[in-house]
Amino acid sequence: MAMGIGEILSQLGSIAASLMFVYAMYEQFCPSDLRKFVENYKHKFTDLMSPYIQITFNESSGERLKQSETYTIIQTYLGANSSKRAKRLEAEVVEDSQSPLVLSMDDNEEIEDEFNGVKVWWSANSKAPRRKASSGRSFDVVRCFTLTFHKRHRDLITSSYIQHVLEQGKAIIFKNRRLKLYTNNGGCWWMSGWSHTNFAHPARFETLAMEPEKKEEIINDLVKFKKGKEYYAKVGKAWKRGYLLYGPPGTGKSTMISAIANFMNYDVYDLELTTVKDNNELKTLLIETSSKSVIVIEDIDCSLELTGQRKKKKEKDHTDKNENKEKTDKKSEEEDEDDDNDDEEEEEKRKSNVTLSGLLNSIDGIWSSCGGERIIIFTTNFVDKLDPALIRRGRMDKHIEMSYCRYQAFKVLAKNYLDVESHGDLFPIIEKLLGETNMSPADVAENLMPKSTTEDAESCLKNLIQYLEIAKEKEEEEAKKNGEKAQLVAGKDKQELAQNYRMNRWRRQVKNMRNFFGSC
Ligand SMILES: Nc1ncnc2c1ncn2[C@@H]1O[C@H](COP(=O)(O)OP(=O)(O)OP(=O)(O)O)[C@@H](O)[C@H]1O
Repeated sequence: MAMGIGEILSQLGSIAASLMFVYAMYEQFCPSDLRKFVENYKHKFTDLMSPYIQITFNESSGERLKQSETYTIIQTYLGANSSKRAKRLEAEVVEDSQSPLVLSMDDNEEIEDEFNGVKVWWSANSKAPRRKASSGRSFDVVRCFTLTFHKRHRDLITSSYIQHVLEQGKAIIFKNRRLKLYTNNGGCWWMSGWSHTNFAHPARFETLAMEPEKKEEIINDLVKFKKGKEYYAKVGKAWKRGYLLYGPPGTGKSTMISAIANFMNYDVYDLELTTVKDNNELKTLLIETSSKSVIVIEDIDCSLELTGQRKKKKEKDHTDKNENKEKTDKKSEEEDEDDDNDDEEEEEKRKSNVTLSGLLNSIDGIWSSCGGERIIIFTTNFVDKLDPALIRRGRMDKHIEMSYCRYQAFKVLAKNYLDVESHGDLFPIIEKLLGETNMSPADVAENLMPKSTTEDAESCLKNLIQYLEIAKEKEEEEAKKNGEKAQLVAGKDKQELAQNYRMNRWRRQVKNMRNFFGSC
C-alpha cells in the first residue's frame, strides 16, 4: 500500500526526534568512561571506513604552550593562497613586515590546494588544549590547521608536500620581513652587543652610478652566491663571500653596501671595530650575527692596530720623511709634523685592543661555527695600507674599486637626479670634462641637485659644467705646482750630485798624488 508524502515526512520527523532524544540521554546520563570508550570506537570505525588522512598543526606547543613556528609558517603559506580563494578571512597587522596587513583563513574555513596533481584540503579550526600551560600565556582554545588528503598519497604528502609548504612559507616570511640595521656602538662601555633599527636605505643597483659592466659583474656574483647553497656544500666551502670595496671618499662604497643589502634582502651588521674592547668581544659579536646578513667593517685601515706590514710601512715612511726633511723648507716641515702628530694621537686614541690576528681568527671562526649565507664587506680609502693577509682571496673574494665619476656613471646620476637621459649640447661637454677631471660621484650628485624648485635640468647641467671646469683648473694648477716642486727637488739633487762628483774627483786626485809621492 502506497504511503502519502505527508505520512513519510511525519515518520521521518518522529525518527529524527527519537534519535535526538537518545543522543540527549546519552550526553546527559552516560558515564564519562563509557562515553570515552564509545567515542574511541566511533573514531576507529570512521577511520576504518574513511579513505582520508588528517594531520593537525597546532598553534601552540610545548610545556609553556609557546607559539609554534611551524604553525606561523603554514599560516603564512595558506594566507598567500587563501586570500585569493577563501571567503572568510582574518586580518592582522604585523609590524615587522613590509606588507603589514596579513590575511589568513578564518575559523572553520576550508581551502583546497594542489601539489603534483594531488588535491589536499586545509581547514582552520579551534579546539580545547590537551593540557594547561604551566606558566606564561594560557589558552581557552588552541587554533590549528588540519590537512586532509587521500591515504594513497601519504608518502608524497608527508615527505614532499609538507616540505614544500614549509619552504614556501619561510620564503614569503623572508621576502616580507623588514630589513634590520644592527650596530655595536651603543655608546656606553657597559653596553656591548648589537642594537638594531629598521634598515630603510633606498639605494638600489639601478640608482648606483658606476660602469654598467662592473655593476653587472657584481650583480651576477651576488646572484651566484645566493643560489650557491648546494655548490658551496659540494666543494666543502663555507657559504660566505667577502668583498673589499676601495676607492677615494664619496665614490659610493657605503651606497654600494646598502644596494647589496637591498638586493639580497639581507640584514646589515655595521661593525664599529673601534668600540670593540678586545678580540674576545669581537668573536662574540660575530657569532651573534644571523645568517642572510651583510657584515660590514668600514674604513678598516683606520680601525686596526698597526701590525705587520703597516708597522714596517710606517717605519719606511718615517725614514723617507726624514730624508725629505733635509731637502725641503724646514719651517713648513715642522708645521706638517705637528699636524701629523696630532692626527696620530687622535688615531691612537680611537683604536681598540682588537688585533689583526684577532680579527682574522674571528672572521675565520664564524664560518666554522655559524654555517653560512653571510657576506662580509671591508671598505677602505687606502687599499695599499692593508695587510695582504686581511684581503687575500678566500677572505676577501672580490676586490671592487669604486672610482671617480666617469661618463657612464654620470648618466645614471643625471637620470636619478634630473630624470634626463641625454642632452645634445651639454652631455658631450660633461663627458669630456669628466674624462679630464677626477670628481667623485658624491660631488657630481651634489652639483646635479636642483638648488630651488624653479631650477630646471639644463641649468643644473650647466652648474655641473662650471664646477667641473673650476675643478679641472685647480687640478692643473696643483699638478703644475707638484711638477715645479719635483723639478726643484730634482735640481737640488743635481747640484748635490755635481758637488759629490767634484769632491770624489778631488779625493781621488789627492789619493793618487799620495800614492805617487809615497812610491818615490
Ligand atoms: N656611485 C654612486 N652612485 C650613486 N650615488 C653615489 C655614488 N657615490 C656617491 N654617491 C652619493 O654620495 C653620497 C656619499 O657616498 P658614500 O657615502 O656612499 O661614499 P663613500 O665612498 O662611502 O665615502 P667615504 O669613503 O667617505 O665613506 C651618497 O649618499 C650618495 O648620494
